[in-house]
Amino acid sequence: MQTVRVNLGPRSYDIALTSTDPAGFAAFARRAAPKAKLALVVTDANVISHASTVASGLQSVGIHSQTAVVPAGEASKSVARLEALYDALAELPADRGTLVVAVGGGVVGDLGGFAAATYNRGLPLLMVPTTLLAMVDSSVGGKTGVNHPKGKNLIGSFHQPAGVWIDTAYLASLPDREFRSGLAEVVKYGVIQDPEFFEYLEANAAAILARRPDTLVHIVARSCRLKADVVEQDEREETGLRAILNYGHTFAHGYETVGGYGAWLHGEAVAAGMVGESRLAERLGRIPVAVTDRQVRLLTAFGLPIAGKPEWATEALIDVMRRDKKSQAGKLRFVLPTRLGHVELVDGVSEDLVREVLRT
Ligand SMILES: O=C(O)C(=O)C[C@@H](O)[C@H](O)[C@H](O)COP(=O)(O)O
Repeated sequence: MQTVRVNLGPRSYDIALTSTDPAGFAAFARRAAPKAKLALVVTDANVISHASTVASGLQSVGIHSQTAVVPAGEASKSVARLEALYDALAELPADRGTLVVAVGGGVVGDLGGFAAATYNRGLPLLMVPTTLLAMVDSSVGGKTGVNHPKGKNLIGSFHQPAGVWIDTAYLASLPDREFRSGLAEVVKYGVIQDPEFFEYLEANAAAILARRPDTLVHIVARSCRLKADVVEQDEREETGLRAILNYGHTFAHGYETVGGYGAWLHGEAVAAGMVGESRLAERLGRIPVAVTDRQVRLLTAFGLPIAGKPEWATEALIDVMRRDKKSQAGKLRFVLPTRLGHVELVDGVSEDLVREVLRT
């Protein structure tokens, strides 16, 4: 087992990473939440069997649990599903020590995490990600929330988990499309922080797609470390540093909102978003075309889209972008590469330039 520590003072926690020790979960949960007696396990219909293994592990260390199941898919990241979780917590009944355990992908983690952040003004949260995207991104760093019809993640809060338990063996049975979607966020870390990691992904694309266990452990561990490094320095996205994790996401949130939640998986939207934002950087003279080309090649090798769908109206996409959480007074801000492995937050990018990129 490997551990990635996220150092956040009193909110510090461990990300435990294993591919061979599923039984280690129970002791990890007990260490992460020493006083918990009761838990609500939140999961989706696709991973109920993983959730029941988790519930047995909790029981073995004296934590009795109930399970709330939401339909799989982005549409579950809604206020209506959140209310149902509040009902389940009230039914338990939950007190301040009750643990919320999110077993699933990004949707379950964000939704369950936001219920944990807000019920009783905050419950301890354990993340058990079962998708690549949740392992490398959404379960780490404390962003929780639900969508609004006008924009992705518009309702949310920061709530750090007490621990993250990653068993990469789950990835063996992950549907292909979900697996590829997670790779978009992995590629993102290479572009924004670590050119050597980007080269590793280029050189090992076939082994990654074949889901070779050692490569999976490496890419998950490296991604978690890179994300933790950013979160440790700017936990609540206040200094602008954490915003670098949003590379590709301004376009992506447009695609997801205009396309309808669920038309594309989040990572698919991020892949096309990274290419769009890289093209913006090119047009602003910040990077040579070769930087975009390498991303296009790698994302294509991973079977990911590199542009939005033509039927998604440019003006509707821009309207969503204006509501992006990075925008200030309606002015668009983007995270743009300056070279492979480095990005910057850029203010006041003209809407006409964005229109030009969206139309190419
Ligand atoms: O953790 C972060 O910070 C990120 O921005 C990571 C993103 O990959 C993730 O999709 C995040 O949930 C997006 O946050 P948002 O603030 O743009 O809604």
